[in-house]
Amino acid sequence: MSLFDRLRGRKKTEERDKKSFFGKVKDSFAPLPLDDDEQTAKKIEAASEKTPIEADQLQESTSYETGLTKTRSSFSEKFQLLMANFRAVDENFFDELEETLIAADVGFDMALKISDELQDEVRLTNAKSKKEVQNTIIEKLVDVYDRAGNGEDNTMHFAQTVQPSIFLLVGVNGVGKTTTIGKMADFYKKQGKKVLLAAADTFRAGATEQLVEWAKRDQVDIVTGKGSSDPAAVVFDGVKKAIDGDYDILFVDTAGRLQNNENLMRELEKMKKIITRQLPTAPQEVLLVLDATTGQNALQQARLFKDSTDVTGLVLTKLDGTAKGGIVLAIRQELHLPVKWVGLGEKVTDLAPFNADQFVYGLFKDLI
Ligand SMILES: Nc1nc2c(ncn2[C@@H]2O[C@H](COP(=O)(O)OP(=O)(O)OP(=O)(O)O)[C@@H](O)[C@H]2O)c(=O)[nH]1
Repeated sequence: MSLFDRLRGRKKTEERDKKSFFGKVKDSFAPLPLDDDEQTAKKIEAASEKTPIEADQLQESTSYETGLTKTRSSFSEKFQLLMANFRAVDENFFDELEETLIAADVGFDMALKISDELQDEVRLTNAKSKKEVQNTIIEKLVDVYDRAGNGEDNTMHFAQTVQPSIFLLVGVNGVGKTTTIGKMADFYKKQGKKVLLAAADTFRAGATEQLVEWAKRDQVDIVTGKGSSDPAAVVFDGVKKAIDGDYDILFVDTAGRLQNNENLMRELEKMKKIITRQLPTAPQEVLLVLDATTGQNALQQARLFKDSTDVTGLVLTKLDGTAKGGIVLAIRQELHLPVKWVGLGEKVTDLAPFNADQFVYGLFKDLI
């Protein structure tokens, strides 16, 4: 069954949920095969109360829905406009389609690739009517999106033995590193993990205080430096405390750095060495944080960071603030770096593990 069919299946389920359960229990995650709909509906109806997992899923689903509002309405608007002008499947139509995709920030190469593949597909399926062509476009986008993430491991990696897992967050100024750590610390604390933060952004005035605030809010411990201390010293103290205090996770907040600032990039390598000296298999994750509202700029940052340090995954923040969520598509396609988390707002709960199905569904929901 194609992803498109699964999405349609989910839409049908969602509509039925609204009618029959009034949101009492909403299985908004696993896309349901159409033939099993009725059987599954009975099972869901039998569950009289939400389990904590269902409640979490519901919350995550809602975050995606609201966080992607701008991107979704922009996508829908552009596609509706494209289809409103639809006369025939000709060269003009494909030119306009490419422009639409580029405007949604899926990237130039990607837009051409989708357009080329689509021309073949439309010929093959002999799609002529407006509806047929629109469905083929959506199906193709979903398909390309699915393929781009093929074999991608977007899970978080933890230490294999009993030792703290160390997650380092890097990225340019203001992308949302500190905020993301605050949200992630809360996420893992709620899972019962013992979490420690290290405020190694000693560069920006106020960065340490900002992280101290998050630590208070999340009720987790924090290691800070004194005055203008060396970030490496904070990292050292953090790792030591994490080992001695049997912490499960240590999050390291680093100063915003430009990928072409050699000193700061060297400093990052120094931090990694300090970690490795105490824990040879750490850090488990070096997460590059990117601001989705910067569009193609974010892609460029990712390219350069990837070349100069071992990035293990991406966090794409501020998806709620952009109409160009297509950037996720471009990043996955071009860099083969897994998007592990997405930031969908400023609240502590506005962070979700990246879920490709949820994301695609969020984009095309109104068009299916
Ligand atoms: N709307 C929205 N705002 C966000 C999100 N993530 C972070 N922000 C905001 O982005 C701004 C910058 O976030 P910080 O966490 O301070 O960024 P940083 O990367 O630590 O900044 P530097 O320490 O200067 O490098 C803050 O106002 C955050 O509230 C998000 O997912 N959505």
